[in-house]
Amino acid sequence: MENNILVCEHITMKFGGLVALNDVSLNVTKSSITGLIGPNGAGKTTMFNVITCNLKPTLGNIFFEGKNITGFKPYKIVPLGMARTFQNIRLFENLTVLENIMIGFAHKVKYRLFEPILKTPKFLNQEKEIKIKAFELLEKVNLKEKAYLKATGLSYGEQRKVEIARALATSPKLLLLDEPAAGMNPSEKIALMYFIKEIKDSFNLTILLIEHDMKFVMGICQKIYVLDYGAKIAEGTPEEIQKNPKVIAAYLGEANVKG
Ligand SMILES: Nc1ncnc2c1ncn2[C@@H]1O[C@H](COP(=O)(O)OP(=O)(O)OP(=O)(O)O)[C@@H](O)[C@H]1O
Repeated sequence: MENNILVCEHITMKFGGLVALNDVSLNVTKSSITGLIGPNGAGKTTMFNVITCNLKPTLGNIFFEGKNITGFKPYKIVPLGMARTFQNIRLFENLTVLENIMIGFAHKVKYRLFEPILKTPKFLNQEKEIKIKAFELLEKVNLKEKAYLKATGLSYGEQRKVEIARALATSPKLLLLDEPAAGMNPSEKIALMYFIKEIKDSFNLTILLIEHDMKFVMGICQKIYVLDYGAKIAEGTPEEIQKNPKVIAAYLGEANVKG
């Protein structure tokens, strides 16, 4: 138990009559990369929203580092050490890469309302400090040379990296990535896989990720949870999951629907 940074106990999430999550329990071991997979509409993003307190579960509890955070306000989650990225890249279009990263550091800034308007020395010093930190972070993730480019002018793979770097600016212990490889070409996916492994080690992270690309999930996760129609149908190592008849049936079902 104490080796789990995140414990989700019996989570049920209902939207009116729709049961998006039905009694789902999952644990995330410290320093691991854990995957959450399942066909479309299985409840994966809903689970992320519950974990990050964007949704209060109908039933069940979420423990982060042993602390029950169920029902916490979402803004209280980042300071505790949890950060996430979204399915669709959410960068500030008109800002540079550097400015996007600086926003990630903003929660650490303490100033009164009038200080940014008057540009007081205290405010300017804090801004300078943040700029230095943002540069350091960009250097660590090999994006320093892109600092002054508009974030949305970067390649898709690089935009993903910027989004992840912005999440890293909040000093998370647990990083949740919602479909990080979505929309990437095969070589970008391989680069992202290395990138995620690298930042996990250099930033002492634990990672929980949602991903549809099976090769990606199997290549990067130590443990995988599988949801289908809101229920947990399997958990185990990539090898165990690949062989699991329930998982195969769920994905075959999806292929049939799509086909
Ligand atoms: N705020 C909401 N209100 C009502 N229904 C919702 C809400 N959020 C999600 N749902 C429903 O809950 C179910 C699970 O959705 P969710 O987005 O969690 O699935 P998912 O596994 O992330 O799917 P995908 O892989 O397509 O992103 C779906 O039927 C969805 O329509």
